[in-house]
Amino acid sequence: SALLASRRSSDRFLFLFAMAASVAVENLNPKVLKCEYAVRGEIVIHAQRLQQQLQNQPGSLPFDEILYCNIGNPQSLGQQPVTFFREVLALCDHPCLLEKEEIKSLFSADAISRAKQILATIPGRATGAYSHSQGIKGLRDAIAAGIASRDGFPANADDIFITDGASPGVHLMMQLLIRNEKDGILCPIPQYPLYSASIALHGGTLVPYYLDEKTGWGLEISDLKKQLEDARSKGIDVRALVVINPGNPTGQVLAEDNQCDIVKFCKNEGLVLLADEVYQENIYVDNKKFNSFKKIARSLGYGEDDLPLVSFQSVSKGYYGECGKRGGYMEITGFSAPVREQIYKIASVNLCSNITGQILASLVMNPPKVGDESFASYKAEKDGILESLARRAKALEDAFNNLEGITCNKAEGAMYLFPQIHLPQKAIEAAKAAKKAPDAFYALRLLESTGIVVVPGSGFGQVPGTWHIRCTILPQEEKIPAVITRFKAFHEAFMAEYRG
Ligand SMILES: Cc1ncc(COP(=O)(O)O)c(CN[C@@H]2CONC2=O)c1O
Repeated sequence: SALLASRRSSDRFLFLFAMAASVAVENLNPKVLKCEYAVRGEIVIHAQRLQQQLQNQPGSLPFDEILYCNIGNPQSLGQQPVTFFREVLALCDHPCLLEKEEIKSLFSADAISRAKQILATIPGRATGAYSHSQGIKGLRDAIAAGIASRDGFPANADDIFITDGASPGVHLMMQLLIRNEKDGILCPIPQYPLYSASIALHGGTLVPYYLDEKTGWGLEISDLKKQLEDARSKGIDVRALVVINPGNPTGQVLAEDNQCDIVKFCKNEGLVLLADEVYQENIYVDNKKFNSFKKIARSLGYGEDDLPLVSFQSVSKGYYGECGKRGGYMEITGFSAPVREQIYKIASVNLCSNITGQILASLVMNPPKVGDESFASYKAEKDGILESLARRAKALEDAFNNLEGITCNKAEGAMYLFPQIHLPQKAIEAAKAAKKAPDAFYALRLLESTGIVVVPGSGFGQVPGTWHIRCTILPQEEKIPAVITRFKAFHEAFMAEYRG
């Protein structure tokens, strides 16, 4: 019986080994292997290891905490959620509260009425039920009303697909448009790597157009045209143009005339315009304001038949920063009914987006108005957050520009600074010896010296031979001086070490 048992255990081991070998990196989907997403890449993984070390061995590193400046995740760094939004969410998720008399002393009158209004649009008032695959109709009505109020042009609830953040909407559109590697998507360089990752996952080709650092990350139509024609000459069928406005990682806000040129370019070249507008509420300079591409297109007289346009919004950014609630939408216009049916079909495969995110998406597009009980407190919270973000952006921008070997464009919007690090040749050689991109080498040294986590510019793309890092403006305001002091000390020591 012992022999039998050992035979069984060895057979089992062999079987498991055989099974284990049946799934190996070598035999995974090559599109998955090709996909990269630097925002949570090697630097962040190393930071998490160091964080564990700090917990296990306090005092073992030259800093006492990790400062995550790699991801636009405001509430992970102490930003508070907007009270009104959370009151409405709480009441919608536990409707029996609305029957209690004491509710009036705990929640604002307009949050109570908004919750009742929202629940009335949800079949059975059941936030735990699947909804329509585009999202609850009443919430899409509210989002469409918010878009119309923002732009001054009509919006239609049937054009709205409420999504679990903007990311799934981007993936859905890449899935829809990309047939094979001969299909190309024009993307800005530097770009937010959701786009390069999604194009890789769907087996398409990223066709780059370079933002011009010297002109504050301006977008030249002539460069767009050159890249488009170059791609077409190589047999690439360019399907769409991605614009991120305000920009991530670059922080620029497009000028209105530039936006007009982009819309005309897409119409004339037969391109779908994918307008990523998740930072539409994050504008920090007085000389720029947000114009949606929907508004620009309609202002130019372009209607449904002129331009296929997808506009992406999210509850993760702005002053709300509700990244973990996974809310957002895509507004699709200018597609034929049969194409819309295909978009609906893909959306329906995932049944629906989460209801909390849906409610929040409707709230950020319809916040309290003047005269509402919550308006004053809502506006104080909103202005407080945005004004603080603007101050933090300016403080970090100035600090970077005051350091030898660093130049940094203004963050007009979004949540990031993208300084260029003019690395000495010796540092570039040291990086090569370490088999790392120079900006990744720099970012790793920064992390190990200060605990500050940034993302190397190579994770977003950059003009060859230039090196950048992306740093968020999100550490709480009282921590910004410490971030600057630590960064300055590291950078000066690094430059002294590698000065040629
Ligand atoms: C330009 C842009 N589009 C879409 C998204 C996706 O957001 P949601 O799926 O949460 O709606 C992000 C997230 N920003 C990432 C996440 O944090 N830092 C970043 O660069 C983004 O920056």
